[in-house]
Amino acid sequence: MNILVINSGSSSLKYQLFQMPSKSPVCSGLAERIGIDGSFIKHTVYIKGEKHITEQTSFIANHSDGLKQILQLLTVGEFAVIASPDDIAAVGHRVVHGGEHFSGATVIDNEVKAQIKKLFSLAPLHNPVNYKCIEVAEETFPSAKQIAVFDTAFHQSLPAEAYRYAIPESYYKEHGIRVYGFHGTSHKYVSEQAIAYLNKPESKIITIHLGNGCSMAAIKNGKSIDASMGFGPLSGLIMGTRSGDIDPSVIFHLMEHAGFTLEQLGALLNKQSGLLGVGGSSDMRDIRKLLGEGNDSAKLALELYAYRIKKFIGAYAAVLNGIDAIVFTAGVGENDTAMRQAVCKDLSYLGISMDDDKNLKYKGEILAINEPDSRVKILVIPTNEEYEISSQCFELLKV
Ligand SMILES: Nc1ncnc2c1ncn2[C@@H]1O[C@H](COP(=O)(O)OP(=O)(O)O)[C@@H](O)[C@H]1O
Ligand SMILES: CC(=O)OP(=O)(O)O
Ligand SMILES: [Mg+2]
Repeated sequence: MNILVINSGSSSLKYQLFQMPSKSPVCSGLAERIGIDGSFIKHTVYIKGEKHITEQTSFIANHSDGLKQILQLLTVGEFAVIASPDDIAAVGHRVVHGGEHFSGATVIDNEVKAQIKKLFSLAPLHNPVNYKCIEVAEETFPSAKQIAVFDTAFHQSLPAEAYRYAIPESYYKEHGIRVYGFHGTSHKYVSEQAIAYLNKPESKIITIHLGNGCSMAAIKNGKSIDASMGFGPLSGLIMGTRSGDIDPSVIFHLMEHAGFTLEQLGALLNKQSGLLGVGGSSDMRDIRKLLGEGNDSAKLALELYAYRIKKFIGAYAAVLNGIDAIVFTAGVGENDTAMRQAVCKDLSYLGISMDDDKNLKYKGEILAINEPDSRVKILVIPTNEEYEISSQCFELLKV
């Protein structure tokens, strides 16, 4: 049985095809820099333990365009892996916002699609593209089951003290206003890897997912007990184009004194802020390049970004009453050694001390980069949301 997983993030589209029940990947790939200059697709096919990589560079205007190009690569040419659409038993979709409705993998029907649509305004960079990808997959693989795995599901274990906002209860009851938390599939996957690595099921772990969207979670004994993203994937850390935490008074001020409309405010905080707004690009690689050229805005963007992560480490150390490990993951967390160094600098009070040489040695496999006498393990763990989604889909299909 083959399960295709489609993971559409805000700046990228990742996919993997798995053969079940062995869970072995047949191919994987990603389309990056969607909607900005230099977009490309990297397609990797696994044949007898060997990787065959093809790269395709052509502008990808949006996620639906990217998915269509990917489906071409899967079905046509030297490294095609699907002979017929009927070869795909199920398509697993990452869907970012599931509200309080979904706590596990769910077969997509019209009702589920309506729920995903209802949450468009709460996750404007994600749910609309997730929805589009579901439609493209339904057209391409009409006989396959379409299954949604929600970013919010893993955080359904948050206690009320972490998920309720201090506004009247009616807003929670009638409007569902609460903390949902996001990137749950990634936080679940890397925290499970960390627990296995530490061999310590009763553990206190802080997971730091730094992609285009960025979030942190406090994980106690394998369960999420706090999350930095809130009602939508906008709060908490500084991200590629999102501001992260900002005093809501700024919104009132801009509406009242600068004539901002809701739409303009949404665009400002979701699409024009973060690394892009402060440093000039949403992509960390560009920010590093700008820094190398002596650009002061890029330097400030990096300082704000690292400082905010540090603040959440302190908060979660308090919430967990101690830390066994902190985990860096996702595009920036896995690849940007200087960011990991900046975050871990001057955290000796919390028992966090990094080995700067080990920090440079990460090569795509789980690695501890702390000093031997560091009380807290610092781990870099490659996330694999697609693997986690395929496993959840397979479990659902078995019942
Ligand atoms: N080698 C690298 N060095 C620094 N940053 C990197 C590197 N590779 C990828 N990134 C950054 O990772 C981010 C994208 O992360 P990713 O997890 O793929 O995002 P998403 O899934 O949210 O679209 C981008 O900011 C990109 O610049
Ligand atoms: C929830 C979220 O921000 O996702 P991504 O990082 O893929 O944009
Ligand atoms: Mg992502």
